[in-house]
Amino acid sequence: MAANEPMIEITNVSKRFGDFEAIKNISLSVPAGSFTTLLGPSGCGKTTLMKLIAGFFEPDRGDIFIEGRRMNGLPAFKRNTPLVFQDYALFPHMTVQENIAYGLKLQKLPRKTAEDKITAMVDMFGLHGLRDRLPRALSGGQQQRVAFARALVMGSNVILMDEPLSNLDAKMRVEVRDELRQLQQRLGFTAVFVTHDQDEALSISDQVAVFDQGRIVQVGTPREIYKKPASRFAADFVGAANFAEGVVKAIEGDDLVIACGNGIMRVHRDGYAFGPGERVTLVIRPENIAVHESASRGDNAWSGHLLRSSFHGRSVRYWVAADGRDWIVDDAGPGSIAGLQGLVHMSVDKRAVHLLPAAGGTVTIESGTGAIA
Ligand SMILES: Nc1ncnc2c1ncn2[C@@H]1O[C@H](COP(=O)(O)OP(=O)(O)OP(=O)(O)O)[C@@H](O)[C@H]1O
Repeated sequence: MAANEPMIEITNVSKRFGDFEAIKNISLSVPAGSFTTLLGPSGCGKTTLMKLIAGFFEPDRGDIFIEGRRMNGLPAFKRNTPLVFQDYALFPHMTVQENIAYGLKLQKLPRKTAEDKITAMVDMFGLHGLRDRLPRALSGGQQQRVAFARALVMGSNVILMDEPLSNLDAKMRVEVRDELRQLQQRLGFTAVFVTHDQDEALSISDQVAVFDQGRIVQVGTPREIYKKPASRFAADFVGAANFAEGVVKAIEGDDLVIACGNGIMRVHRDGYAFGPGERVTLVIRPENIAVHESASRGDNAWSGHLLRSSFHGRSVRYWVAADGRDWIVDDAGPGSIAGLQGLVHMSVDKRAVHLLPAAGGTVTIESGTGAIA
């Protein structure tokens, strides 16, 4: 396989269950050695796409290529694409050692080679002392490690993972996800990962595909997805966002001058193709709005009434009523405005405002022009 060839290429794939179209003409390229995440709400088709890649389902239309080979019609056990599930799916009557060894039996390796591979997995996942235990005598985190070991021992170039961390508690979930990412980068396998947790998707991935109702609505790096969401759905699903309607009044140098509420917003053009007279939706992440006790002058500044606040340890979230809407503001400052109340003032940098067409469509940003810091 050529170095820049994708490990997995999905082209125009559709899948129906009776009258219901679960996957609607999806195309996705998964680069070799990447960590690609399918992100979307429950029921949007993430698991179905994973099962199509793994060979548990056949597409009604379209093709799936792995390492350049067309997979259509090839049964799951011939694809070498192990799938790690949320519920681990360990064999309950087999020990840790037997669970890890299971897939190797099919490879009919010399005994010593197989044992060395199992020991390498036991070392890698810290499963010493647990080799002879049955799954029911393991914690959730330990069972998940065995499930990863069982998938990785096969030496596959591709590992598929369907919400593998969902049954772990919050702290363990973050620990295992960081370990998993390090492992993937060290071993260099291609990972396809499913989650509905945006924080998990952003932190672990090279590439995120955002799903909505059987369609992929955006594919990009975590930064692109977060900073330049292609639609209101993507903006909303990938994190908290403020939306405001505006009309482009003029283009001045590198800025779009936008009438918004009672004020003017200057937004860096950044490759947006909007022109005067067009209606736009401004998308502003809560952490990009600064709050002040005294009013700032000029554009990109507005004032409102503080409704309430909540303390989150690393930041304080404020809800502020201004221009007929409630704004969400996350302030991670050193706490100098902990006693903020009454009239408050907000401002935003012109590069921290993202624009979408007001009609609810999607935006295409010319590549190479958007400064995504
Ligand atoms: N075998 C099946 N028969 C009929 N409908 C199915 C089948 N598998 C999935 N579906 C339907 O297809 C849609 C997509 O399901 P899928 O499991 O792929 O979603 P998902 O995004 O993985 O959701 P979740 O995050 O809840 O697991 C759902 O509406 C589901 O009910």
